[in-house]
Amino acid sequence: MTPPATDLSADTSAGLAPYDAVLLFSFGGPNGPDDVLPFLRNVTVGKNIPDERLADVAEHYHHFGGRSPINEQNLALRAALQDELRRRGLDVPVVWGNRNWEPYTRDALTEARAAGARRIVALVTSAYSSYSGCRQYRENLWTALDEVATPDGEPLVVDKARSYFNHPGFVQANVDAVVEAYEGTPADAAWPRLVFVTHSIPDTMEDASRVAGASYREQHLDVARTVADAAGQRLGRGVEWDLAYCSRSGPPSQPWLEPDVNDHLAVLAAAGTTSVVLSPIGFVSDHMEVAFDLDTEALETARELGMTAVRADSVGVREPFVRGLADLLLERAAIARADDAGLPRPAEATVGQLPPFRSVCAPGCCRMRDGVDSGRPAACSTDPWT
Ligand SMILES: CC1=C(CCC(=O)O)c2cc3nc(cc4[nH]c(cc5[nH]c(cc1n2)c(C)c5CCC(=O)O)c(CCC(=O)O)c4C)C(CCC(=O)O)=C3C
Ligand SMILES: [Fe+2]
Repeated sequence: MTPPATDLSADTSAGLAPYDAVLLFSFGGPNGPDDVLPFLRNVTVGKNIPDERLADVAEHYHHFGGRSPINEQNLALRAALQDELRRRGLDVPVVWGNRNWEPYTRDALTEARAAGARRIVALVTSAYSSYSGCRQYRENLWTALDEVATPDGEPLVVDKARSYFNHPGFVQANVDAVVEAYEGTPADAAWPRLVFVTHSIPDTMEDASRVAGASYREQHLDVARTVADAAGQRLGRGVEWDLAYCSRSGPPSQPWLEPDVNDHLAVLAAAGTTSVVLSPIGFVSDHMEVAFDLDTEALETARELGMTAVRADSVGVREPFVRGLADLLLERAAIARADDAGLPRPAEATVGQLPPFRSVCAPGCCRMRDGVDSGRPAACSTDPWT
């Protein structure tokens, strides 16, 4: 007699089936000075971003030779993930594609298709959900799927792994990075305050992100609490923490999540704080937002305020993160098998107080604004049109 197949994740022999490729799905960034303007045009098409802000951001890129570090970071992540999967005997190609720059999503899907893939699992390089980290990727995927030639008439199917902000691997890698930053703080500095930093989003996008129990901001607060508690335990001394934001764009009249990290450092300094650790929990690698907004701007602000400031690493290719992504992909495959067979889904690994984010998006998931339908269909959803 066969036992009821409730724990499909225990069936390791099934591996990543039904998936035969992994799409590492990212933002993209310029590779040289000539790429900067066309890249920014891609990012901001249809967006209400003032010209002045765009000129500023172009300068940030030119400050680094017109080249974003994000592409080599994604190549490193792709290699690390491919290695981790092979170590587990999972021999599927990991292809890399971006929303806003080469290689584009359609290039990656075409590559996977040429390698024989029919059903692909997408891993977005955004850990938290909101329009920017969930739906906008799914809209891009819908368009890209339309552009991939399917000569044999067999459609290519792409599923998405859930937003992994509260997956144990992502959280563990952040705890390790924070502990190392505390240990790297000069011995004569005061015990640092921990300032978590993420990308600001418009308040309207924040409101519309509250689709599966917790908003973008609340997801960060949950992760921040878990990371600060675990780091405090490892360090043998409690840490006080806050959540601040960077990289605001949009017109000044439009409210975005606050406080800005620079303003927040000034408030902390005025209240007597002399030492901080900055932890970029909102970002998975040290790309331009981190290299400029934190390492250039916020660290300079701290210096001007007379504070000691150490920036913790983002998760990058840290081992617990890469291992966690492989676990997440196996879990997603087990979910797909359960869904296909009409069986109960396996348990999903989380830490903190929030449930796992959804693996298949529901209608209305992560819109840009509540109640406003973009009119653009999005892949990986029970209803692509809403
Ligand atoms: C939540 C979030 C993340 C974090 C999650 C994640 O990591 O994905 C993120 C990441 C990134 N944002 C990036 C770059 C940019 N984001 C912009 C604009 C915007 N981002 C937004 C949100 C987010 N963005 C929003 C609401 C806008 C306004 C316009 C819009 O609604 O889309 C602009 C336009 C100019 C400006 O206004 O700054 C640029 C150039 C890069 C690449 C960096 C590199 O090149 O290394 C990365 C990884
Ligand atoms: Fe979503």
